[in-house]
Amino acid sequence: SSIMEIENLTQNVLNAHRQTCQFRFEDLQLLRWETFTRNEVYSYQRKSMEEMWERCAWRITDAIQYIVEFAKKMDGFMQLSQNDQIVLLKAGAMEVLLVRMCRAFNYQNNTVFFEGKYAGPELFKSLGCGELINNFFTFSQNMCTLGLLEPELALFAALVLVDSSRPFLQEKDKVEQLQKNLELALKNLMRKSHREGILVKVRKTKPLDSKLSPI
Ligand SMILES: COc1ccc2c(c1)CCN(C(=O)Cc1cc(=O)[nH]o1)[C@H]2C(=O)Nc1ccc(C(C)(C)C)c(F)c1
Repeated sequence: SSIMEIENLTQNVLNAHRQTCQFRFEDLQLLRWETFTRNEVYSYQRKSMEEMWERCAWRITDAIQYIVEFAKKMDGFMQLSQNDQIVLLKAGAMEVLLVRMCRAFNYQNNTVFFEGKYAGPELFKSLGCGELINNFFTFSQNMCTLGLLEPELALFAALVLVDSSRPFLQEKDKVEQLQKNLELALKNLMRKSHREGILVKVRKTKPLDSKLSPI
């Protein structure tokens, strides 16, 4: 593909991300030191497992809808067969959400934005899945150490979704072509910002192996 095509694809993915990222990065940053008080944490910890799961599942379901909208706005995604669009979203939407959530994560005090303030892992105790929660916080920490800028995160999220190695794809070669163009777009972006050095780290951190994503 020509450099023009790659530049256009880059702009398209950045716009798709901006229009569907649910929270502006600046707004999340303004709140990053607004943590829940001890009493607020206790009241969350006293909630029943059902109520806590209900609230988290609803939030996650809502957030995944924004990721579906992100995919639909991405050039090339809607040109894939409907089967393959569904295969990629089913396999990748939760991984894209986890990648995106690092924007709402404060690695300095290990808290994540939840219902208006920033919460540590202890707030989610009543869910009864400490291992999963700890893995979520560890993954968010690791994502933050990559130090990806908003545009790089947008292209990285697009690459998490457009993964030609997903099982059950019908038109693998079409997905591969889009994936290669997105890879060129990310490399091109990093080269222009003289940050191609971190691509080595980015390549190694495959977002999550399947046992972690709850869906
Ligand atoms: C894409 O990145 C994010 C980041 C955070 C949130 C969302 C999306 C979805 C809305 N949301 C809310 O809290 C909704 C709200 C905002 C507000 O002012 N009042 O309510 C957050 C969210 O859901 N955070 C959360 C953090 C941990 C978990 C785990 C249980 C996985 C740890 C989780 F399920 C959700």
